[in-house]
Amino acid sequence: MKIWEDDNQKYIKAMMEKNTTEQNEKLTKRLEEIDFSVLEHIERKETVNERGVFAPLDAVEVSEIEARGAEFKELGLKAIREGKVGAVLLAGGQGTRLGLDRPKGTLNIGVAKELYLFEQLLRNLMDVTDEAGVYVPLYIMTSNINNADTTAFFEEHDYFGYPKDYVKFFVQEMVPACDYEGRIYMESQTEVAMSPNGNGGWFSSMVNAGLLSDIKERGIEWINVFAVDNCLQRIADPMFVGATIAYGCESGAKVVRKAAPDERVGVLCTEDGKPSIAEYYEMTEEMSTARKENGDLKYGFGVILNYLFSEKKLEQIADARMPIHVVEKKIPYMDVDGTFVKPEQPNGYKFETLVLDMVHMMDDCIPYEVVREREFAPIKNLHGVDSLDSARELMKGCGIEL
Ligand SMILES: CC(=O)N[C@H]1[C@@H](OP(=O)(O)OP(=O)(O)OC[C@H]2O[C@@H](n3ccc(=O)[nH]c3=O)[C@H](O)[C@@H]2O)O[C@H](CO)[C@@H](O)[C@@H]1O
Repeated sequence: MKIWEDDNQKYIKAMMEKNTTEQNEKLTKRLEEIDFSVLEHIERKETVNERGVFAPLDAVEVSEIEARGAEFKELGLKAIREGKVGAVLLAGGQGTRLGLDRPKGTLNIGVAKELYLFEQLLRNLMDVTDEAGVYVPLYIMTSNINNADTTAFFEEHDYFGYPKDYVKFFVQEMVPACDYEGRIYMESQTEVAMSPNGNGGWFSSMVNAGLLSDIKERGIEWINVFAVDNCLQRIADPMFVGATIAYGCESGAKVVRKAAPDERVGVLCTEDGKPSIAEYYEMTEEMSTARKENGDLKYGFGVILNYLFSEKKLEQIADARMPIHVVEKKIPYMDVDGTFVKPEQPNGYKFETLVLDMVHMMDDCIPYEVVREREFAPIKNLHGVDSLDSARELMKGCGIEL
């Protein structure tokens, strides 16, 4: 059955009744292009896949990293100088929680002078490229919502001094959003309400954008994926790359020691013997408070969304289906009477794949501990925990002039 023949689909039906023949031709064409299979996941809301048996996984701690620092750094710099390392910036989300109607990376984090989040990230990358003496290819994932603004921003600021040839943008895929009864929302009379498909689709979106040949031509063997919101993010960090190579692992995840048992971060552990990330809402009280003999938390290391993946492995898993997470969100839509609604509260579901699920597809993953105060200043809100305020404090603590 075509989606518009389904009596349950009241928003689509209402538009079709009001539309002119031309409008309906446009709408039907659009509906035929969209994959609505995500709707099947609604009943299993956020319990997409049965989880296996979790067990703690010890991190490679800062003390060990420091002891082997010179070795790791040399290995990492060698890989970077040989052009084997690329980086992917996940920037498909909007800055809505910050009250920004623009890409999050365009946020001015400066105080006395202008300093944009994108700019700071590029500076962090240039710390490495200056030392290595070569540039690292940077791929930036945007979405339909912010691609034009993001690319224009980079042009306007002359790529913040990074060579343009080393920066490539690609757009992530979109999926339809619906209400709690699985009725697809409409954005206008002829457009379905679509939203970015989560940060887990980054590699397949790169492949779809034709960038695999670029990766191969450049000889990239390691890809460092990171989030836009952490202004202290170290990118293509030679020590991290070197450690992953030295341990003979096919992936690595930067982790920080959890600030408290109930800190809302995913923890790196094993699941049925393979590396995995248990999200904070999946952990039982017993799991999150369990302690080792020395008093440390058993599940004590949280991920900061900075991963290193072997490119070869990514290609092997490229066609594997990733779990779909069903997430409650506020979805603006056109109601059946034609009024446009901007909800204050969540009013339906979006469907997302998550980068952290990729970790479970790896045979191994090195949990690489970093010092929170030096590498983790995520900006999720304007004030309070993980905010612009707290990030500014942390940046000052690192000697960054604002
Ligand atoms: C799913 C995931 O990895 N969650 C991590 C994320 O949570 P968090 O809740 O911050 O995850 P977000 O949904 O904000 O996404 C993180 C990053 O992915 C990008 N993005 C998101 C959705 C999308 O469709 N496209 C896209 O590019 C965002 O622009 C951002 O750079 O960071 C925390 C640390 O700060 C980690 O502890 C969480 O494990």
